[in-house]
Amino acid sequence: MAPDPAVAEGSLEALQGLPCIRLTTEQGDSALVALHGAQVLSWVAGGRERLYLSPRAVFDGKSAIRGGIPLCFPQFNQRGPLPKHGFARNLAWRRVAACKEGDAQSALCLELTDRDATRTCWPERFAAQLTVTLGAGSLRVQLAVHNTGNRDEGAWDFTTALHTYLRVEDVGRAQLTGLDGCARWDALADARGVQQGPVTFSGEYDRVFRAPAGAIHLHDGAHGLQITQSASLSNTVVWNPGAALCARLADLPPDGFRSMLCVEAAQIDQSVTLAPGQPWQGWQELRVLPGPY
Ligand SMILES: O=P(O)(O)OC[C@H]1O[C@H](O)[C@H](O)[C@@H](O)[C@@H]1O
Repeated sequence: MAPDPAVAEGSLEALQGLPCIRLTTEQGDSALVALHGAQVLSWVAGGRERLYLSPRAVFDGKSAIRGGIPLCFPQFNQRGPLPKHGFARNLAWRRVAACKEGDAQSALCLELTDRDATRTCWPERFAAQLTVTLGAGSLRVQLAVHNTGNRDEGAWDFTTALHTYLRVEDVGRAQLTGLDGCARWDALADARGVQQGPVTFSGEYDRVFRAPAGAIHLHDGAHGLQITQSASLSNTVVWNPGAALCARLADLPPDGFRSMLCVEAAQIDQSVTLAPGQPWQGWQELRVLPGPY
């Protein structure tokens, strides 16, 4: 049955004063996306919230929102001269027409193009589109980037991450499988290695993996999620602040680290170079695994 157009296009609502668009499916799944940062703030699938949004997140229309799926662009972390994780998560995006694909019931596309606020720190001409596609038990977030400069302007580079905060019952008992054998860099110890077995968490964790060819699975008590990403995003970052760092982050409650696990589809070890007119795209897809898990 064709979805109701009102359902497929989403409806406008506000969260803490920020304009958001809600996507829904006929099965009752939903996603809430803020125009600020084009940030997915909620994904409910099978009656369960799957993303972590901090109860202390700041919704002032300027700051990055702690939780959901922030987009790091055009710089990941502090690997360059721009503000940490770039500026895309701090700016308002605008809605444009979305193309739906596959088994999608509902999709939304938001766009950010260069303007004074971006050119003051990054002179490049660009268009970035973030497409959020909601299916039955699945959420896909795709970033498309285009160098909109003229032919006589130069190529430019960027790094990026879909910085997904997954909600978990207890990070101390959660496991990630699918990274076994992947090369990794431990950002805390500045040490390289190869992952052996499942990834588990007993404190602060911040590692950049070479992304696996297959899926990553999150095992969270009785719940499971399959996480896949495009080959164009060749890194997977896994981050949890642990108790001590969490206590220093004003926009997380002291025990917030227990309920979140970031699994980020990223392109950071090698930046993407786009010549004028050249496009690029990358995506991450989350899919609920049938339970009991
Ligand atoms: O606090 P934020 O600026 O949102 O960054 C949060 C985290 O993002 C990534 O996961 C990085 O690997 C971490 O090193 C960083 O701490």
